[in-house]
Amino acid sequence: MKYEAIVLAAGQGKRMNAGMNKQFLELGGEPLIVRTLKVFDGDARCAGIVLVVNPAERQRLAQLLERYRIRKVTALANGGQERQHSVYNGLQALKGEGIVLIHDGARPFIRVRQLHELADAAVQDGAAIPAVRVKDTIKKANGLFVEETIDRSSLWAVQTPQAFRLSLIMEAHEAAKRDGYLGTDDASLIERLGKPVRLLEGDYQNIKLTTPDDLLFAEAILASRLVE
Ligand SMILES: Nc1ccn([C@@H]2O[C@H](COP(=O)(O)OP(=O)(O)OP(=O)(O)O)[C@@H](O)[C@H]2O)c(=O)n1
Ligand SMILES: C[C@](O)(CO)[C@H](O)COP(=O)(O)O
Repeated sequence: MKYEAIVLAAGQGKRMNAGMNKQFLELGGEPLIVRTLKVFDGDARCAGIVLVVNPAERQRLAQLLERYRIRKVTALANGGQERQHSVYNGLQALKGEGIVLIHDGARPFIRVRQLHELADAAVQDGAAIPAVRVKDTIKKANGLFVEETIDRSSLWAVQTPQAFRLSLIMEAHEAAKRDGYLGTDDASLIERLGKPVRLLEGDYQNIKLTTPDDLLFAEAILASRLVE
C-alpha cells in the first residue's frame, strides 16, 4: 500500500547556531533537506510529499527541488510557530484517507525499509512510531540535584517518521487545537485520545541534526554508508 509524506522544514535551527535554517546546511555536498527528501522521492511506495516551509524560504526550496530533480513534492505548505502547527498546516494539504508519514526534514538517515515497516504497521494499528531503547541512565533532577533515578527498562527515545491513518491523525490534531494542547511529537496527540500507538524498533543512526555536534556524527554516518 502507498503512503503520503509530510516533511517538515519550517523550523529555525536555533540550537544548530548556523546563522540560517539548518535544512540548508550541506552534508557531503548536498543540502540536508535534499538528502531527506531524496529518500522519500526514491521510494516507489511514496505517492507524494507535502513539504512544509518558512514562507520566506519558499523560493529557495522550490529551486532546490528543481536543481536536484525531486519530483514527488505535490505541495509546499506554510510552516507555523511550533512544529505541531507546521504539521497541522501540512495535513490541510492532504485528503482524509490513506496513510501519512510525518517526518523531520532534519533526519536524513531514515531507511526505506523502515518507511515500509511503519506504513504497514499504521495500516494495521492506526499509529506507529520508530524508537530506540534509551542507553544512558536517566535521572530526574530538581535544579542541579538528583531527585531520583528512573527505571529505564521501559523507556524509549522516539524518532520520526511517525505513521498514521490520515483520518486518525487529523482527528487528533483537531482535538489538540481545540484543547490548546502542544506536544513535542505527533503520536502524543493520539495518546491523549486514549488510542494505541505502536512502537517499532528504530535505528540509532536515524539522528535528528539538532546541535553542531550532530554534524560530526552525520559525517561519520554518511561515510559509513558510502562503503555499504
Ligand atoms: N515551527 C516549526 C518547528 C520545527 N519544524 C521542523 O521540525 C523538525 C524538527 O524540529 P527541530 O529539530 O526542533 O528543528 P528547529 O525548530 O529548526 O530547531 P530549533 O528548535 O533548534 O530552532 C525540523 O525539521 C524543523 O524544520 C517545523 O517545520 N516548524
Ligand atoms: C518529533 C521528534 O523528532 C521526536 O523525537 C522531536 O520531538 C522533534 O524535535 P524537537 O526538538 O522536540 O522539536
